[in-house]
Amino acid sequence: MSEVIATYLVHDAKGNLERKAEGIALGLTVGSWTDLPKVDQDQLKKHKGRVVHVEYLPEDEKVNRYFGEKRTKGLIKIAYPSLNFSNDIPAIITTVFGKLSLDGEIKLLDLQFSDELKRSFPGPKFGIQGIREKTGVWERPFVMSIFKGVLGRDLAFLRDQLKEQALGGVDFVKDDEILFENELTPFENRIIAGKEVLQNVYEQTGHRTLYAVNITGRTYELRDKAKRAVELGADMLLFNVFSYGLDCLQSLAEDKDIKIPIMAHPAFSGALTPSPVYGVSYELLLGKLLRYAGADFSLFPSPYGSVALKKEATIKVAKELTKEDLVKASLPVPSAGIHPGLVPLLINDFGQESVINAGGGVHGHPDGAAGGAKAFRQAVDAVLEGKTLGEAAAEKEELQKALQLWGEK
Ligand SMILES: CSCCC(=O)C(=O)COP(=O)(O)O
Ligand SMILES: [Mg+2]
Repeated sequence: MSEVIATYLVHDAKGNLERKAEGIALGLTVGSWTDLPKVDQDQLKKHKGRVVHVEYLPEDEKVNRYFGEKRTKGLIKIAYPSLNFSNDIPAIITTVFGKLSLDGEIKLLDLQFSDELKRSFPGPKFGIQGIREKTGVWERPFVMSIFKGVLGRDLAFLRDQLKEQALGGVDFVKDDEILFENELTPFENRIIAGKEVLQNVYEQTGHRTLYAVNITGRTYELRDKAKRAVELGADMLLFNVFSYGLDCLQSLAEDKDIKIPIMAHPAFSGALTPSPVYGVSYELLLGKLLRYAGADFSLFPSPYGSVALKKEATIKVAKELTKEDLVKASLPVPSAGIHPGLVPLLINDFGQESVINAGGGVHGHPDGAAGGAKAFRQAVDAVLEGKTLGEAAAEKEELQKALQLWGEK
């Protein structure tokens, strides 16, 4: 039978996790059970949640101290029959972690979808392989930069910044997520101007950079806007998925007319993920669910830089994005506060199937964005050639200047 198995981390005040698990399995499905007449039990059996696993974990002293009492820590796995929900993410997360997310110290760690259920989800339209084919970039991590300081600036400013980043040789440039519809740089004009700039750079250098434009506005406008973007020749879309909801991403990803990759930005997801006792795990939200909903790229904080996550969490996110599954793989984009000195660590952690992404680390370079972008490309080449950054910097001026400014690590 098709089902989804939810794994929860609990810090329970009462201490009987078997009873807690049974309460969840029934409470989120058929309600009471033993009091039901046999005829009702027979009828409702196929809707009943099932406790799959209960495991007691060593107590967490920090958590106990925080609550001022002993908490029983453990893992609980419950199977929910697909019969209870329509095959969409809103129905699934409401079933497995709707009211329950408000009910005490419980965190949703994972959702295991049966293969039958997985087939309801599109996954990325392009995936890593598709992005490689689209760009012709093979056997190295991609490099991306981000427009910075563009609020209140006009299209000429944007064009100039885009040109500099592309001249430096980045594969992708993305809008900053805080750039919305505005009079100075409207969505459609950004696409048109971006195309022209990037075509000129391509003719000049032979390197093609793709631009991810931020699709924003009211939910009901998004699909038409995305289709218009495609008509205008947009390369890719950036989407603040957690401000809208995963289902909005899915509706863009599965639309056959929206034939361009989608990059998911993690804005707002931090409201759900960081607590050790509440919310949703990073790997489920920024990994598995984004991938199933159709993100070709998933941005998340790296273990380094300015907004850092624990390395273990970031590796789990990347694994969920790339491991063998029925849907295509998404590109991990560890981000925030990245500079060229971090490239060896990033490649070591995330491998070639990833994107090295930076805003300040490109624009803050002494030679401007073109210099910053070149320094990143030089750092990537150095790692792939088995050189230290110091060795490569002896021959590459831009990398040398970047290391002088930011150091290594
Ligand atoms: C937290 S991942 C999002 C990365 C992002 O959007 C960004 O603007 C990073 O900029 P930075 O200058 O820190 O590279
Ligand atoms: Mg940003």
